[in-house]
Amino acid sequence: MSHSTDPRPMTARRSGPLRGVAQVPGDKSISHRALILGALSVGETRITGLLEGQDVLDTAKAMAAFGAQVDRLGTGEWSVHGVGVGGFSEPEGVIDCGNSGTGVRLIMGAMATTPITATFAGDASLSRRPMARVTDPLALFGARIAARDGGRLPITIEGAADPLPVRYRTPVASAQIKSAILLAVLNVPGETVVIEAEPTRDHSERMLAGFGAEIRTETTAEGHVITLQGRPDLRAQPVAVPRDPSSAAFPVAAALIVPGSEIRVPGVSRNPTRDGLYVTLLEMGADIAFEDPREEGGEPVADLVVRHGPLKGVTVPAERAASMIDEFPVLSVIAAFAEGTTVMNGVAELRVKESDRIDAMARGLEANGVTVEETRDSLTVHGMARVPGGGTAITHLDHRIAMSFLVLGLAAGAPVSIDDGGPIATSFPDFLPLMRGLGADLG
Ligand SMILES: O=C(O)C1=C[C@@H](OP(=O)(O)O)[C@@H](O)[C@H](O)C1
Ligand SMILES: C=C(OP(=O)(O)O)C(=O)O
Repeated sequence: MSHSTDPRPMTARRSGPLRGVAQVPGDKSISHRALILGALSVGETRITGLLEGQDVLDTAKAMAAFGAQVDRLGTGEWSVHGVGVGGFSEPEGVIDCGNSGTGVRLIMGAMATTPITATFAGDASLSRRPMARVTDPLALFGARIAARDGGRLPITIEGAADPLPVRYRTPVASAQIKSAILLAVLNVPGETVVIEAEPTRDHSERMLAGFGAEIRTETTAEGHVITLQGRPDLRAQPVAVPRDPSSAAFPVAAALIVPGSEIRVPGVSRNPTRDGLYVTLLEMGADIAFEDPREEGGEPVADLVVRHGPLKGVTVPAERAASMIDEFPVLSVIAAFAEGTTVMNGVAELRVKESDRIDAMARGLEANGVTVEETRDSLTVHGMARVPGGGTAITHLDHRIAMSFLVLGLAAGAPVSIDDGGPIATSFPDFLPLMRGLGADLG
C-alpha cells in the first residue's frame, strides 16, 4: 500500500560461518498469478505457500476489489472464489498496488478487456516506473487509457467493450508485458499472438494451461511465439507455490561469501526461465549442489546445498539477463568477493525497476570501497581479496538493493549500513529472522 512510513536504517556486521536450513518464502511471481487466475476462474482456488509479502497482499486486496472472494485460511494458505473470465465488477476505490510492478501491470491487463473502469496508483517508486509498455498494447484491444505525463501512475483504464484479437511483439524482454497481454486476451474472442525476442519467465503460460486455457509456445525465426485462445472457461485449481529462487539468492550469496559457511535451501524453483543466477554462480566456481530434483506445483524444484569457497569473476552474456533479471544486485555483491572482474551485460532494464539498480549498486559498492564501472546497459565489478565496507547504501525504496547491501556487510571488513530496510517486507518479510537464524549479525 502507498503509506509513507519512517525509514528504517539497518546494519550488517562481519559474521561467523553461516549454518542451517533457510526456508525461503513462496515465489512472488507465481503468488501474484495464482491470486489473479484464481479470481478469473469459476470455483474455489486453494493456494498453499503463498508469499505474504506486501506486494502480493496488495494484489489479494485488488482481486477482492474486483469482486472475487479472497480469504486467508492460515499461514500461506489462501482461498479464492473467482468470478470467471469477464466477470470482474467495477471497483469502488483506487487500486493501490504499492511497490509492485508485477501487481499493477498484470492487474491492468486482467481488467482491460472488461467494460469497467478502474484507477491504479502506487508508491513513490512505482509512480516513477514506465507503464506505457503495458498500456500501449492494452489500447490495441480497444481499452481507453488516461495516464499522467509520460505514461506513469496514476492511470485510469476504461476496459474495452468489444475487444479484438491482436498480434504483438514485445519491445523489451519483459514477462510483465507478456503476462498483461495474456491476461487481457482471456476476455477477447479468437486467437491472440504475443512474440518475444528472448524468452522471459513462463509462469503465466504454465499456469494458464493448468487452469484449462488453450495456449501454445513455439520457437520460430520470429522468436518465442505464444498463442492463446480467448474466452476459455478457466477452472479453479489447487496451486502449491514453490519457493522463490530470487529470495533464495540472498542466503545463497551470504553462504558463498562468508568463510566456513554451509547452508541448505530446500524446495527452490529451478524453472529454466529463472535459473540464470545459478548458471552464473556455477561458472564462477561456486560450490552449490542441487539435491532431490523434482516437480512441485507444475515447476521443477530442488534442494540447494551451498558452501563457501573461492570464486572467480565471469562475463554474463546479455542473452542470460532475462533469466536472472532480479538477481543482478546480489550478483554484484558476490562479484566484489570474487577473484578478477565480473561484467554484467544487457542489463539496461535494471534502470527501470524499483530503483535504477545499476546506479544504486554502483554508488553503494563505491561507498564500501569496491571499484565499479557502468554503462547504460552494463555493470562491471572488480573483485578484491578484502572488501573494506564501512559505508551506507541508499536503497531508494528497493527491497533487493536493501537485502544485497546487508549481505555485503556479513563479509566486509567494517559494518555496512542501509538507509531504509522497510521495503524488504514487499518480497521477503522474514528476511531478518531467517538470516539471523543462520548466524548472520544484522538488524
Ligand atoms: O512477471 C513477473 O512476475 C516479473 C517480471 C520481471 O519484470 P519485467 O517483466 O519488467 O522484466 C521481474 O523483474 C519482476 O520481479 C517479476
Ligand atoms: C522488479 C521487481 O518487482 P516488481 O517489478 O514486481 O516491482 C523485483 O521484485 O525485483
